[in-house]
Amino acid sequence: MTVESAPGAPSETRCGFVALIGAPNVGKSTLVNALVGSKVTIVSRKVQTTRALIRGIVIEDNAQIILVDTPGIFLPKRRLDRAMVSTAWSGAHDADLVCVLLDAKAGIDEEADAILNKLATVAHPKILVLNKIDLIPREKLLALAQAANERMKFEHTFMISALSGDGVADLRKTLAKSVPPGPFHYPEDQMSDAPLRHLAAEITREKIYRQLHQELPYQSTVETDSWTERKDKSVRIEQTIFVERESQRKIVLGKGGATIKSIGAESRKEIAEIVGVPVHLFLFVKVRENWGDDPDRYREMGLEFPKE
Ligand SMILES: Nc1nc2c(ncn2[C@@H]2O[C@H](COP(=O)(O)OP(=O)(O)OP(=O)(O)O)[C@@H](O)[C@H]2O)c(=O)[nH]1
Repeated sequence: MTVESAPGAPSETRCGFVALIGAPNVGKSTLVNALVGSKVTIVSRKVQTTRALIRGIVIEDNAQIILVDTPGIFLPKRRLDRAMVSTAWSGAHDADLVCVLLDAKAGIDEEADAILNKLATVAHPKILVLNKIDLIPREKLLALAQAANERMKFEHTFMISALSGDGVADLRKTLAKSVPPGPFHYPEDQMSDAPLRHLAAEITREKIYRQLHQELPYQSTVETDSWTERKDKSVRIEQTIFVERESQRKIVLGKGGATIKSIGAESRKEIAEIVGVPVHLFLFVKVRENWGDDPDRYREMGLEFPKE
């Protein structure tokens, strides 16, 4: 047996999902960027636009850490919003580890309080991250750490500034040690575009929903089939929209293809804004029967099946 293949040897890989939970503006995107470093990540400037579950992928000490974002935690009114909020929490239930972000300056305000209450139902190991420590004095920070730790058990507490990078390396090391042993989920050559593929599919799905929600509630899902960077730096993306019935396929296509053209144009524009290069988007519509009422399909879409 070589040293490399011995259990526990440095070559043993680890891989896991880390859910980031926190109120809007707590600094999740900034933290993802700080953790991922120079690698491609998705930064959305808009509040609560985050639909993609994968936000970034980090490699550290033979570990692949997949950072799973949660759509903004807010008070849901519409059915889709409720599905999204359940998704945020199901993301936490599915992850190997939950990273709870608090804005150190805001402390345990109403939003943070609601999140901490809800977190009590999540059984997975949790790490507390107090962010924006550059904004408050140390005594206040320690009191906040204590107050949060009294609410529930955290495996670790980190005090960081995602903006300056203070404390981020330690957090990254701990995440790497905390994900379970196993092979990498994403091959290294696909790592950089995996979150983007996912986000691009979510953007198209959002455009379909916006244009057709009355005619087509939930009955579609989108997959990114290919993502090719061209020599001129533009990206060619192919996506398939799956619907339940032929009649829905016709709705998505619209008269003379007008609807799908407009969905494609909107989606292309938004994807291009995010990736920062011209995008050529090709959409296909296929019928995949009888899945609209199947909770597993909802999960595939990244949505929780709403309990009505
Ligand atoms: N001073 C300070 N500001 C920070 C820090 N981290 C993030 N910010 C700022 O806080 C604001 C919100 O940060 P984001 O990373 O966009 O927050 P977010 O949680 O991803 O926001 P949503 O996408 O709305 O959920 C931005 O203006 C950041 O620059 C920090 O450590 N210190």
